[in-house]
Amino acid sequence: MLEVRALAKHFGGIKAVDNCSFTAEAGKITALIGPNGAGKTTAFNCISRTMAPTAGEILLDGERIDHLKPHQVTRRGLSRTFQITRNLEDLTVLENLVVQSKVHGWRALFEPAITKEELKKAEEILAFLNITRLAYEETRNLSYGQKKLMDFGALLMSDPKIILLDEPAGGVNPSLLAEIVEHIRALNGQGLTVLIVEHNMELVMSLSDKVVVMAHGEIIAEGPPAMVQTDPKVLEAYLGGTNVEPAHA
Ligand SMILES: Nc1ncnc2c1ncn2[C@@H]1O[C@H](COP(=O)(O)OP(=O)(O)OP(=O)(O)O)[C@@H](O)[C@H]1O
Repeated sequence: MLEVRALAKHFGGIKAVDNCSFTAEAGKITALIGPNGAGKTTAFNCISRTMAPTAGEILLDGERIDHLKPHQVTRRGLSRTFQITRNLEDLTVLENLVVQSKVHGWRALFEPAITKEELKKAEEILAFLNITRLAYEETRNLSYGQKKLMDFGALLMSDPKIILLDEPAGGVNPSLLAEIVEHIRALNGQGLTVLIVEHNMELVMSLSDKVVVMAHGEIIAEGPPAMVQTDPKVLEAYLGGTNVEPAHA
């Protein structure tokens, strides 16, 4: 489904991502993990084309997407969240879902604010996420966790085949985290492919079919959670790192 081949992203002399190759198989949950600064977010940015890679190829269902614009990547079925929620504070939750899902560009200006189809879809998604009660709430009044759920909803508006989740557990309380995990499992159960960047090892190990480990911009291990967890290279990368707990789930 998603294939990353020899991906590189350099910032001057910094090789944030270098010669990275890995796959995320259709219908599976793949986790991309690694110590702080390993290059995970940069890889995500390149895959979703919010950043242009320095080198490498990214294929979605066998077709290259690395030359496309972000909204074109979304149209092909790849949708992502960001580590920091990015939404419009003055709009309601429902409006945010629709606005964030709109294809960016001048044509959007001439479209009606919210079409019937968009409204129906947004309402269905809010119901799925159990936040129908927040539909007409202004985003500024939401808690951080509620905003995360809203972002998750916005992600689903484009009918993605694969979703990239950047630290869904970050800053979220345990009960909301359990809810988010349930949503991820439910969507995956419906056939959605998931690629997730996450520091919460317990979550990674319990949720993923496969774990890809990055360190210093390179892939150092790839395999089932149980195998990766005991890989000496992985343990060394974490223990040698600064801020991340070793993989001890
Ligand atoms: N725009 C940029 N300009 C220069 N260097 C950057 C830029 N973005 C990232 N880097 C560097 O690239 C490296 C990888 O960063 P990245 O944020 O991708 O790591 P990460 O694995 O996502 O880290 P974290 O887990 O802390 O979010 C780091 O050394 C970082 O400082």
